[in-house]
Amino acid sequence: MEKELLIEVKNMTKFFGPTQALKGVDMRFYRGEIRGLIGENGSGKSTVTSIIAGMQAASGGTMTYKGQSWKPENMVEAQKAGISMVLQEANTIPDCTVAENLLAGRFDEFSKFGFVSMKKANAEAEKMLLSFGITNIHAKDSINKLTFEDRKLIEIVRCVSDETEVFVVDETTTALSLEGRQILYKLIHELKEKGKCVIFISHDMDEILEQCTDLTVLRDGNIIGHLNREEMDAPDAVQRIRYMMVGREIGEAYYREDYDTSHSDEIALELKNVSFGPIKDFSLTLHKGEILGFGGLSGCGMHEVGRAAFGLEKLESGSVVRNGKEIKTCLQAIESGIGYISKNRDKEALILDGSIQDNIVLPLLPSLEHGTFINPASEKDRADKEIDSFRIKCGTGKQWVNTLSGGNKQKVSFAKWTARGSEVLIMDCPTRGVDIGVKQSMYALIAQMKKEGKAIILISEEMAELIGMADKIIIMKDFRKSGEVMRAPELKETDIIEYMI
Ligand SMILES: Nc1ncnc2c1ncn2[C@@H]1O[C@H](COP(=O)(O)OP(=O)(O)OP(=O)(O)O)[C@@H](O)[C@H]1O
Repeated sequence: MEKELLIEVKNMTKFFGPTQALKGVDMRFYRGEIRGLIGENGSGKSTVTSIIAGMQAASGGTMTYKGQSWKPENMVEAQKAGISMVLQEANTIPDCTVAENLLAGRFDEFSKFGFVSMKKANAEAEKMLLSFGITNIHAKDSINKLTFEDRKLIEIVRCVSDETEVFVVDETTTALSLEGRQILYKLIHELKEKGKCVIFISHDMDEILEQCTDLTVLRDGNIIGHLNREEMDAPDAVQRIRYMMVGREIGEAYYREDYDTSHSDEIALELKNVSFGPIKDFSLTLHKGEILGFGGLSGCGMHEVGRAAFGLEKLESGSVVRNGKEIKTCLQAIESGIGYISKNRDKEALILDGSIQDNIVLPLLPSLEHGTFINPASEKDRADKEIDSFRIKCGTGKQWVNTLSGGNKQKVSFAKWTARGSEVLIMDCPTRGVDIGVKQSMYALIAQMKKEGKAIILISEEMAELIGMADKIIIMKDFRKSGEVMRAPELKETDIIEYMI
C-alpha cells in the first residue's frame, strides 16, 4: 500500500555563525512509521527535528506538512498543528504541580467566570496520567518532588494528545527509568498503529533496531542513507549502520573484555550507615581500582546514593568518609579528589552560560594557580587536550556550552573530571546521549582508570553497560540494597532483573 506523506523537507540548511549544522538536507516522513534518526554527536539530528517542530527557523530550504507549505513560528504553533517534540534536556516547569505542568496553556478549559476549578483540572490530569499507564505519579504531586526520570515522563504526557500527528522523541530514553522506557515504547507503537508518525532519535542501536520501522543516518549535516525494515533485519545491518554513521569501520569491542575483578585492599570511599530521606542505614565500601555498578528501577534510590557520596545530600545520620576525613559538602568532596557526573546534565553538571574551557578547567583551577595568578595559556592547554581526546565537536574552547549538541555537552561533563585527574569518580549515567564511537572511548577510559587504581561508582539504567563494565553490581530496590552480583562471562540481564522487581 502506498504510504501517505506527512512531512517533506527539501534542501534544508542551518548555519550557527560559522558552523553549518545542516548542509542541504532532504527528508520525507510518512504516516504509520517510527522513523529512527541516528548519527554521531553534532550530526544535525536535533537541529532538523527542532526546525520541523517550530523551535527554530532554517537558514534555507522548504518544508511541507500535509501537503501545505510549513514554516512554524514557534513550538506552540507546531503543537497546535499536531507536531510535538520531547527534548533531550529536562523541560518541566518548576515549583508547580504535575497537573499545572500537564495543563499549562489549557486552564481556560477548566475556568468559569475567571475561576479555575482545580478539581476538574486535577481530574483531567489524573485521567491523562492513567491513559499512559502511569499510576505512581498524581496530579497534585509537586513537580519538584519527582525524580529526574519521572519528570521526563510528565513531559511526554504533556506532549502527546489525540491531535498529535507527528511526535519527535529526541534522545529521551536514556533520561527515563526502565519502566518509563516501556511506557514510551508502548506509546510510540500505538501512535504508529493509529497512522501517526514518530521520529525517534537515539544512539542505542539495539533500541533503534527493535523499535523503529525505518532508519535515516546523518553525518556532518548530511543525509547518508535510509534503511527500511528489511534492511534493518539483515545480518550485517549493525556494521553497515555504524559505517554509515562514522565513515569508517568500528570494531565490535565495546565494553571491558577482561574478567579481572581484583582491586586494591585500600579503601577509596566509604558510606557508613548513611540515612537521609527514604534511604536508611546504607553502607558501601569502594576500593581503589574497583568499578562498583549500581542498577535498579525508577525510584530505587541509586541516584540518591551517588549524590550522597559526593556530599550533595544532607545526612540525618551516618557519614561519608574518604582518607579518614568526613565529606559533608561537595566542595570537600572535590578537594579530596572526588568527581561526580550528574545525570541532570544541564542543571547540575554544567555551567551552560560558560565556555567549554571554563567548564573543563573549573574543578582544577587551584592546581593551575601561581600565587594569585592563573596562566591563561595553561588553562587553554588543559581544555584543548580534553576537547581533542573526547572529540568535542566545537569551533574553539571559547564556545559556550549551551551551543553544543546534547552528546557534546555530556562529553564536557565527563572531561572536567578527567582533566582534574579525580581519584574517585561517581558517574551517574555517564554515556547518556553520546554516540557509539565516543561511548567506546569512554568505556576504554573507565577500564584504564581501574588499571590506574582509580575508584569508580557507575550508576546506570543500561544493564548492558553495568554487565559490561562493573566488577560488582549492587542492585537497589525501594531505597535498599536488594542484591549483589559479581562480574562474570555468564552474567545475564535476567540475573539482575531478578533483584529489581
Ligand atoms: N545554538 C547553537 N549555536 C551554535 N551551534 C549550534 C547551536 N545549536 C546546535 N549547534 C551546532 O550544530 C551542530 C548540530 O547539532 P545538533 O544538536 O543538531 O546535533 P545532534 O545530531 O542532535 O547531536 P547529539 O547526538 O549530540 O544530540 C553541532 O555542531 C552543534 O554544536
